[in-house]
Amino acid sequence: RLNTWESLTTGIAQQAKGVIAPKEKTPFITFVLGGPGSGKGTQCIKIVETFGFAHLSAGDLLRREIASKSADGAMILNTIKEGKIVPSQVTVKLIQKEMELSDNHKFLIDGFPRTEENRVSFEQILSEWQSQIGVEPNVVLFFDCPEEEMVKRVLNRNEGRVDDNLETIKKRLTVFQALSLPVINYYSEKGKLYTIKAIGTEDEIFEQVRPIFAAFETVG
Ligand SMILES: Nc1ncnc2c1ncn2[C@@H]1O[C@H](COP(=O)(O)OP(=O)(O)O)[C@@H](O)[C@H]1O
Ligand SMILES: Nc1ccn([C@@H]2O[C@H](COP(=O)(O)OP(=O)(O)O)[C@@H](O)[C@H]2O)c(=O)n1
Ligand SMILES: [Mg+2]
Repeated sequence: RLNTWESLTTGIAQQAKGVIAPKEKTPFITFVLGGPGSGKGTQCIKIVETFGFAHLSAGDLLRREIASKSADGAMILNTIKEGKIVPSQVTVKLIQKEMELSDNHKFLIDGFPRTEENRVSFEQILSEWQSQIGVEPNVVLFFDCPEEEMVKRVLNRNEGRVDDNLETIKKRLTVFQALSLPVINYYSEKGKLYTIKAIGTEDEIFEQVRPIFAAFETVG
């Protein structure tokens, strides 16, 4: 039977790399959610090392657009400075492109979906591949971290980000409460949510993350 995921992705992969690399495996999609500074990116690196996922950070993809001076760059920069959420069509397009170009079938989508609008937009993309994967992610991780700890971490992050200042952090925390928590609650009701107590050392936190993916490895 026609493999829609395969036919969609190999055409682009061939164009980009000049090789035929058919995707044989069904995609496995993990959303990585949590407030700013909750440790999403840090734990994604460990998940990649241990379980071989492709890491797609929505924030990194948006920052790359700013750096490349693309048409949307100025709008994205202003939105990030304000701690607001970039229109879904922009972010979803960037994520979709990365997925299509990837040789991997296991995806960690970090910092997305941050709003119900983000969630629904991505579901529309997945519904085009529905016979393959359905519209739901396989796993949703939620790094649950107290606000004062998140503020402390972000102020110490030192990556030169335009949004890592106290004024923008306060706005981001408000956006997280108002717009991102409903997405987290949605996946909780769907039985997809794995909540991690995101306090302690990086290694201690990873020991909560590890068994979640280890269980999926043994299932296949
Ligand atoms: N468990 C931890 N304890 C203390 N600091 C941490 C921990 N995990 C990550 N950090 C640091 O906190 C900051 C934010 O982490 P990051 O992974 O960028 O979070 P997020 O992607 O959720 O914003 C970084 O400077 C990171 O090195
Ligand atoms: N799905 C997303 C993800 C990030 N963003 C923007 O990018 C900023 C940084 O996102 P990020 O995921 O890199 O931030 P952290 O949670 O890692 O600190 C957000 O505050 C938003 O302004 C967005 O608009 N939509
Ligand atoms: Mg991050």
